[in-house]
Amino acid sequence: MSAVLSITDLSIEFGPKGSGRTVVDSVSLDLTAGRIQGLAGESGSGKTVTAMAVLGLLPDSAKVTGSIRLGDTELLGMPTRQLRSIRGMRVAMVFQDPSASLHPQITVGSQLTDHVRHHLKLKRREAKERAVELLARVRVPNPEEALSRYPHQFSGGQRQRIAIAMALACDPEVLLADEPTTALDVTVQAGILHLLRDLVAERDLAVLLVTHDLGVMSAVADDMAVMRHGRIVETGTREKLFRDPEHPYTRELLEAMPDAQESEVL
Ligand SMILES: Nc1ncnc2c1ncn2[C@@H]1O[C@H](COP(=O)(O)OP(=O)(O)OP(=O)(O)O)[C@@H](O)[C@H]1O
Repeated sequence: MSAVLSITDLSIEFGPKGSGRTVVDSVSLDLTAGRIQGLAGESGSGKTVTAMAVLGLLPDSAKVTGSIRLGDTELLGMPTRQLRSIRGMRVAMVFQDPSASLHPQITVGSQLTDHVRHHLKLKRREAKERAVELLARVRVPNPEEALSRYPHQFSGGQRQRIAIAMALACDPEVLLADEPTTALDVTVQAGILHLLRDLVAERDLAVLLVTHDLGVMSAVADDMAVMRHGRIVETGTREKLFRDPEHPYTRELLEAMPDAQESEVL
């Protein structure tokens, strides 16, 4: 299977040239359509900055080298204007805190319809239909009525569903999900992960799922990469890594899991 997104030899350094701190060191990862690539590792290991690099969202103080290819297009070094046309359209992102993608003072309906009107050049009525369809798809109850509500009028889990609807609004090929369920309690978390799995299958999405939580990883990832101090120390299918981890750090992480075993796919 060919990769939709290929990260090759990605390195990221912060601080003055020559005396900066390397936070990502020669990372390579391929994302494939219809599969969830997990990226696990302790806090500060470089997971988030890796995902941010894909969308060119790192501050100017970051020195980024290597290659990030979306199909035939090289994203690293691409001018911001051009990158903007890829963000949200071909590569979308959901964050731990859905507020990062939702404006608190604009109704959910306006945010969704503005987004699709702007990117897909839809007429007002078509945009509204699409917004209702998207909210229904992510299982927000009463989607029509939900359009006139503000983000704070929804629960945390519902807000994350709305953020996912925004991310998927333009049918991206790649979804970057950074700790999308970390702020939610366990039952709500399960619902979101279930939804993510369904959407990946249905839309042939290629997903990068960043999480420090191996429980989340074991529930939905097809493939896993384990990151430590900016480097990937082990990669493999979920089954392989959970059943037969090779790197001592992967074993350490697995042993630290509450029930230290692979959970069933939700
Ligand atoms: N803007 C920045 N300037 C300087 N250093 C940064 C910046 N952003 C991130 N870092 C550093 O890069 C390293 C990797 O951070 P990153 O957020 O990717 O870790 P992470 O694995 O996602 O951890 P967490 O799960 O806690 O988010 C950390 O040491 C962090 O302090």
